[in-house]
Amino acid sequence: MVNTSIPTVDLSPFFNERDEDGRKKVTEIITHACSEYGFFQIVNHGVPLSLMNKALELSKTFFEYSEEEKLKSSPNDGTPLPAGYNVQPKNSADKNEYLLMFPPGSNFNVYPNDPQDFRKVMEEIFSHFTKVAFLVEIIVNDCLGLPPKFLEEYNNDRSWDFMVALRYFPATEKENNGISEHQDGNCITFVFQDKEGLEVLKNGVWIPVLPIEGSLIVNIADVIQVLSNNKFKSATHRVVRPEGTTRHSFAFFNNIEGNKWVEPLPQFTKEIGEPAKYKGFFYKDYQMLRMRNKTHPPSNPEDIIHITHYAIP
Ligand SMILES: O=C(O)CCC(=O)C(=O)O
Ligand SMILES: [Fe+2]
Repeated sequence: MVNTSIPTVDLSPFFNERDEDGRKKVTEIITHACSEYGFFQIVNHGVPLSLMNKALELSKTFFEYSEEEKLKSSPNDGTPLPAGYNVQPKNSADKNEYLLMFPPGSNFNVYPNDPQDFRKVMEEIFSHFTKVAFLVEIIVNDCLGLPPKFLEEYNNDRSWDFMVALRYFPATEKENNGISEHQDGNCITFVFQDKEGLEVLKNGVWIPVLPIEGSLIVNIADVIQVLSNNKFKSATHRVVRPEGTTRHSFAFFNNIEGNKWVEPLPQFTKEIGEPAKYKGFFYKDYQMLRMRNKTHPPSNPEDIIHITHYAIP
């Protein structure tokens, strides 16, 4: 039988020191999920439900403002990613608008003044996501059998993390693409959505990820796939817009710093007699190429840069 949902794991054993068995079980489920899907959902992760709901509510209020009002929060020039309010370029196949934020305190951030508390709530949820990402990274480190603290020490600079509040326009009769199929370029992504739309590709079948109240969807991304030499998957996913209604979501991207060198680790290559499946690269070069996909969407989909750009045939 085809499994039609992605695994859901309860992280509470990680908040209860005595529950070692529970932690072991979680680690097993996540190892399986990361090798099979690259996706899973987590519950009891420590982000308060009330804060998630508040963030969604404020983002809905903001996106309902006039174009003129929203454009007041347009990004400044010269930022590594466009922090602030953006609409996808007209010729993009992706049909959404979004507000992008770097970590609280970053000089790049551009917040709207209204609605009230917008900045405070976004900074609060950002800080929560940073903590959950730290925990998930420890678990993934363990799942990969890496030396304790390996990923923590490698990914030790939080300045390239970012979060996006998204609004998707209702699907039309002719087309319903919200975000075309892609893999995320960073390390680990979290998503939560107010209604369905996110789909994950597994064995050629698109599996819808249905919203579970309070859960976070976790997505293994390209950096982990490269480090693990494809042991863990950076899953292909997309967003299909529902009809007759807007869809809102948040995506948080735990990301390494741009000067980090990314290549398959010896534990997954030399030490086990496997050839490396990727050449090494500086993360900032990859992020720049991916950014160009967004700002200047190529008319030929084959020209979109993916991690396969660095693959060794
Ligand atoms: O909106 C979503 O559910 C997912 C967004 C996403 O995949 C992305 O921003 O990379
Ligand atoms: Fe994504």
